[in-house]
Amino acid sequence: MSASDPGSLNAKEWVLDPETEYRFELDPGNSLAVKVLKGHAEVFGAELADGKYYLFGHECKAAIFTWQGCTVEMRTPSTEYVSDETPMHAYANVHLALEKMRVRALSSHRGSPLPPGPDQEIDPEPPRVLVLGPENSGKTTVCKILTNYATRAGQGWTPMYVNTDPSEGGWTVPGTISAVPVTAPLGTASPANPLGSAATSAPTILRSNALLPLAYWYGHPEIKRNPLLMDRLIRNLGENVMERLDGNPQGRAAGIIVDTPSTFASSPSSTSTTTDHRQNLIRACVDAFRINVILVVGHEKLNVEMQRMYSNRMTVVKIPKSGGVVELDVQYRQRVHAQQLHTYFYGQVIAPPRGLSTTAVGDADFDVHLAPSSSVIPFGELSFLRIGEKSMAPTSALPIGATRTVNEMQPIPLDPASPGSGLLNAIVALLSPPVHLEEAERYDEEVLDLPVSGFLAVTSIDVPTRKLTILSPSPGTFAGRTAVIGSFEWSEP
Ligand SMILES: Nc1ncnc2c1ncn2[C@@H]1O[C@H](COP(=O)(O)OP(=O)(O)OP(=O)(O)O)[C@@H](O)[C@H]1O
Repeated sequence: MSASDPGSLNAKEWVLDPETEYRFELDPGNSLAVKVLKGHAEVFGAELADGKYYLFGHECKAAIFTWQGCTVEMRTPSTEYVSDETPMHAYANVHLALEKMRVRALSSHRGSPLPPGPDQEIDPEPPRVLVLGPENSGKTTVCKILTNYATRAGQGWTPMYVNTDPSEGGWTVPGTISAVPVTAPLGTASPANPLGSAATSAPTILRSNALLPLAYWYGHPEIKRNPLLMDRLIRNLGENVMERLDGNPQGRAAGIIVDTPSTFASSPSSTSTTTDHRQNLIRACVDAFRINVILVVGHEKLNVEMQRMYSNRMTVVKIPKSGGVVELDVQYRQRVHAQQLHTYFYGQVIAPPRGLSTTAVGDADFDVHLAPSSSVIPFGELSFLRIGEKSMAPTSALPIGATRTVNEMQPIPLDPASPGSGLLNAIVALLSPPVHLEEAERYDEEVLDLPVSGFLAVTSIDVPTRKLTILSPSPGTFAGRTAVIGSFEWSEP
């Protein structure tokens, strides 16, 4: 590896040896532009095209890896270093094993002879992978690399990426769990879009890889707040995903990759209650997505636990953690949540670093301005609900003999006129309308099973005139719709 200054303002050339990666962290307000001058390079499995500038911003932390060696041009990096110790070989081996499963599953579906391999007599199954690991172990990065390698395999795979980490945001806003069939490699330009860009209200011509996620609203960043609700939402998401894949053999063969929250891994302070919740939620994922491969990222104790629980019916493999994964603190995660919410309504701009013009970068993905709509609606046009009590200790934490007056899954109507409604400046999820209209078919907890069609912010409440101001991605009517509050707040930038 070597670095030299080619003379132009702020630009540096790096020559990366094969199987090394250039790691960087951006400070607030900084951006980085990268261009591959020679050879091939990738960011978490997504290949960088030759001669094109890629921008990174909003405190992004990532790595540019090369298998064969390359020369890259950088502009204004913050923290930067090159490492020749990466777990990419191990990850590539996992990818190859998953690829074999895909090919065998598709061959079997088409009735073609199976490629050679053990277990010829077993009905081949596509890979349905659960990725587990503690906080900052690089789970999301592993999921992205495996998904990106699948989309680049040249077989037309569209693996289903499932995000069950509500603190992550994925393609929507934090507080959701979601799934999307991925058609092209997922980018890593900003932590506000950790899984690349989703479709927006901008004209589609502006977005090259706009994904339309299926999302359910949990409403909080932490799982411990309402594990029962989380369990139900995971099962709903799984049912919906499996239904979609059933009618699509090619999509089904591409398999599923499930990213999980770090609370699914044990922590030294785990009590038996949290262990129960954690194991129940892992079981919910295993059942819901018919998991047949568990990958444990760099955590021996969890690996042993998973081997004990699941190795009799599926493959459980421990994979190494990358030394490049950055420890993200609470303040950083809160800044990312605010940035994700802001990006959802207003889009996102990453300004090129000094010395580089916007036209030189020329990629609309880095320059998305959205115009949300602010509408004043009467109380009652939109029904608001909270799921469970405002602050909810787990049932197991209640004094012996005590019972709840409100259970964790109970939808509670909120009155915007009541000062304790919590609606002012709240982010709420607008639920999709129920599909069946027969009154007899309706049930109390129906709202828990409805996916989300968008998100709104309640920006003001005028009790005397009984009117609310609502910020929404596009204009429209909310009459007869239901919105569910969580614990995320909106603040105007
Ligand atoms: N090799 C690397 N070099 C530089 N940064 C990296 C590398 N791998 C991961 N990162 C960064 O480290 C941060 C944490 O990684 P990631 O989100 O994958 O971990 P996680 O285990 O999913 O996190 P969480 O604790 O939120 O579940 C991210 O900002 C990611 O982009």
